[in-house]
Amino acid sequence: MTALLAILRFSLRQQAKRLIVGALLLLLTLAAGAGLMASAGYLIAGAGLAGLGLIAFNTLVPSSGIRLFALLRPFGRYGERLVTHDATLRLLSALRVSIFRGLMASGAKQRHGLMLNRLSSDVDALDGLTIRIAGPLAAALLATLLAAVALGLLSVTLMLAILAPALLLGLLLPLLLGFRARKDARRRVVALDALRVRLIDLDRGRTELALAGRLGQATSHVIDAADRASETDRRLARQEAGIRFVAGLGGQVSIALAALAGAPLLAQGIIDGPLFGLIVLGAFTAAELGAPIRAAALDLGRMAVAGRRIAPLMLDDDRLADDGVPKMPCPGTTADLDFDAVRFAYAGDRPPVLGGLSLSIPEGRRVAIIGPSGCGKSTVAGLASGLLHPTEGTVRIGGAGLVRPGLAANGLRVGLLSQETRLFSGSIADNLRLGRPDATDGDLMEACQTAGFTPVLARLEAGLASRLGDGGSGLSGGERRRLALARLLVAKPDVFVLDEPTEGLDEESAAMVLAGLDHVTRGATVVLVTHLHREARLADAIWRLGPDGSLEASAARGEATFEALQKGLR
Ligand SMILES: Nc1ncnc2c1ncn2[C@@H]1O[C@H](COP(=O)(O)OP(=O)(O)OP(=O)(O)O)[C@@H](O)[C@H]1O
Repeated sequence: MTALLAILRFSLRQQAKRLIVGALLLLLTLAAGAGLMASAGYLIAGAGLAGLGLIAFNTLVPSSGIRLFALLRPFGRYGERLVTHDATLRLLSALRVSIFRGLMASGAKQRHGLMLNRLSSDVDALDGLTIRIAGPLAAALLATLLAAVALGLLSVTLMLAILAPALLLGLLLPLLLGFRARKDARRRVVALDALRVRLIDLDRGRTELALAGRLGQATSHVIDAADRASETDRRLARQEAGIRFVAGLGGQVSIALAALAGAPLLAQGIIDGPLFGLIVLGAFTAAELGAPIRAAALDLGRMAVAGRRIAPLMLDDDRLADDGVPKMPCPGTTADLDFDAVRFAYAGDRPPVLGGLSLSIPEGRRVAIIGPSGCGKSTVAGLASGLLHPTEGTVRIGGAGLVRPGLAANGLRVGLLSQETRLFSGSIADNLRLGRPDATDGDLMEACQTAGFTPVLARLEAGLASRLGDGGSGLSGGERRRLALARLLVAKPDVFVLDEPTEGLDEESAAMVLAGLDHVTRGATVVLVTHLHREARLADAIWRLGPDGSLEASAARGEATFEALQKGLR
């Protein structure tokens, strides 16, 4: 609940005006609905009594009321939907920005695809928190207060007779039942998560599973998760039926009690017959005040799970305000890269990968970092590019810390080329402009030329406008790496972090990528993580990390030990 309150506070900070207007429009809609029903009751009772010749009755007033309320209700509903949906869409986008920026700030360890996928569905689950729970609850309470005042002026007994069952059975009990169902809602979320994971494993690993004879077992795991999800669905459906029944009962009890409490007032002449009809039919709408909340009550559990997972990742407004970072480096700033007593552990309970590493790469130097597998080379690359944050110590580029991945506080920029090439669906030009949206087509072509991507472009009918599929599909591994290199060249970073940039490429593709890299990184600061002889040839110096992540040996090109260090590479 604390997490949901934090998200509500965030929502109010972001969209207070729209949410308040939405709640007021909902109040208008509810009031128009009640007015419509009450006017109908007034008209039916009055006309009936007049027909029996018992009273003289002017039908003009209630029929005008009916027309007015019948007009107000759809307008109120339409306006409320317009305003609250607009607010919700704006809120969701602000929430996503806040969460994803929070994730960036929290380090790479939390950013695996499955978590991002789960986060997206969690954010979607929260879309009803303001428009389906908080707004309707505020409107219902306000409407109840107004009804309590109006009815209380007439008779406190009548007020209690109508509002108590409506509030208890129409609002409070459904909310309690929704709260009680949160365990099932949580189980459903867990089952759906498991289903998603197992389906992905089954889809991606079907070849391996088939060869190992485990396809049947993996399929039955998927079916198990689907069964668990549908079992919780069934239970939630049963509880929803319970909520509907209780609410329906609330409406009927309100009507019956309104008639019972109204009869003595009628007998005493405090109210007349038509007013009695108005009160009895109007009482029916009292239970309808909680209708929007009842519909969302069962989602409370799902929202609570989503809120608990999302709230800790949200970045508050103060931390969001990093726009003061200069877009260009201050003149004269040199792009030195410094690690000062950097300790890093992937989690608090894991031993540190780096135990206090200090190193300094002056501007224009290309340093290859080598060492045994698992000693922390890629971790150094992650820290240098700002994707990871030191647990202790500092990483500085040109004397300033990194304010977000790829950017130091003084405007110097870091570019990363790794063995995993991330491309996006969209055109080749879109992919190339990722780091510099204002690059011209000429810049893009020049970068493609240097990266050895021009022959690939020449084969594509639409050239730079050719579209890539999901994740950059449609290109071979070597072509993807050359495109990623061209993208790095377009971005023109001040510091290059290269993490095994030609791993997995054939000799020909690797040679093209390395030639391009050699060309563009001349005079730039370079951290090159490698196992490969062909990559280390780019470096002016080789530094070897020991198994504990400490700097074990180093040599500059020309020194005798440089060759010895190179010999240890593949
Ligand atoms: N995201 C992660 N979460 C937890 N531990 C991790 C994570 N990434 C790496 N590690 C661990 O940190 C240690 C250093 O990993 P790192 O990838 O930096 O080593 P490396 O020297 O680059 O290895 P390789 O040469 O095999 O690529 C390893 O023990 C690894 O298991």
